[in-house]
Amino acid sequence: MTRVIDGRAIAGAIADEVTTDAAALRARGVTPTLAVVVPTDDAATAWYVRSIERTAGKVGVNCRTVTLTNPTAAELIDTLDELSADDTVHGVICQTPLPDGVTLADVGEHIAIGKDVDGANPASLGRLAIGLDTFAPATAAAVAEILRRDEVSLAGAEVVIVGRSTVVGKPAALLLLAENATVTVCHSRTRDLAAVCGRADIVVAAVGSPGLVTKDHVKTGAVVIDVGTNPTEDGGLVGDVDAVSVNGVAGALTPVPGGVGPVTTILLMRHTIDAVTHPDAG
Ligand SMILES: NC(=O)C1=CN([C@@H]2O[C@H](COP(=O)(O)OP(=O)(O)OC[C@H]3O[C@@H](n4cnc5c(N)ncnc54)[C@H](OP(=O)(O)O)[C@@H]3O)[C@@H](O)[C@H]2O)C=CC1
Ligand SMILES: Nc1nc(=O)c2c([nH]1)NC[C@@H]1CN(c3ccc(C(=O)N[C@@H](CCC(=O)O)C(=O)O)cc3)C=[N+]21
Repeated sequence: MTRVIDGRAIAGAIADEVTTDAAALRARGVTPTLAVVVPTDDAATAWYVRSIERTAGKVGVNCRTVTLTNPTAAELIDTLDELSADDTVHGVICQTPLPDGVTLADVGEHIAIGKDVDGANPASLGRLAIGLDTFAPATAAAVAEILRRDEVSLAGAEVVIVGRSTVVGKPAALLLLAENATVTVCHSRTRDLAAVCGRADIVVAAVGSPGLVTKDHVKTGAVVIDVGTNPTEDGGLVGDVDAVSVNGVAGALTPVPGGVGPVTTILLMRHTIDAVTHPDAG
């Protein structure tokens, strides 16, 4: 039987730590504050923002949601510049998708490195690549944190990441490389994905394709981390891993929902607290 890695339980343990740290800051007169900039009325974004607000409320982080209606690139950038300069704001995240014609790199440059709790500034990714103290995108950080808390050994392990996006695949590769894993990154042009994944001790699926990873991609006993969050027609959510297919083959699997997602959201809070105590991470 494949062991299910309980992301909600891991998120709960992190939440306890964050709650303690947030209370200590409040006792010192500091209200840890995360600003969430919402530049579109995308439904999935709205759900994620509500989830951030709810999690922030539980752990004692103040959440300031800034909703912009059809902003131009210049307006969005002005907002990020203001929040970056605002001493009462410790973390800033700009939600994607962005308005047409605006890229994450364009706006990310305007989030101060020390407040860049979702690693959107291109310089944050560069710092990650060369091993400087910086915030990784919360989802990539969640992948590494789940493996760490589940005590999966990384040194020398073969890790195959499917997906090379700036938000998940690439930063996850950098984080796991820093933990001394041997990392392979696959993408849509990879020849024989099943053979490459089949070598891995750890498979990370971050594609956006429901059920792409099956038992044909998984070595017996491998740990499988499913980052995918694909909406289904009936309003549910499925991952990139076919959980039925890999059951009994994978040694352990993160479920969707209840795996990487909840850990992502609480790590935004962890990063916000860390941004207070290490304001000069940049
Ligand atoms: N739980 C969470 O917190 C989060 C979950 N997600 C979810 O993770 C998934 C990935 O998101 P994201 O990284 O933003 O997605 P992107 O669409 O930006 O990237 C997808 C990657 O998958 C690769 N890919 C596509 N098809 C295949 C294929 N058939 N075989 C191998 N590789 C393929 C693409 O390759 P190429 O580069 O060649 O196009 C690309 O590198 C989505 O389901 C998303 O919803 C995302 C962010 C946060
Ligand atoms: N720059 C950027 N950073 C992101 O972190 C980012 C993004 N862009 N774009 C959108 C995706 C999506 N995302 C999710 C986070 C948590 C859950 C989550 O907690 N999901 C619950 C399920 C909820 C349900 O059942 O509907 C779970 O997996 O258990 C889902 C999705 C972050 N994203």
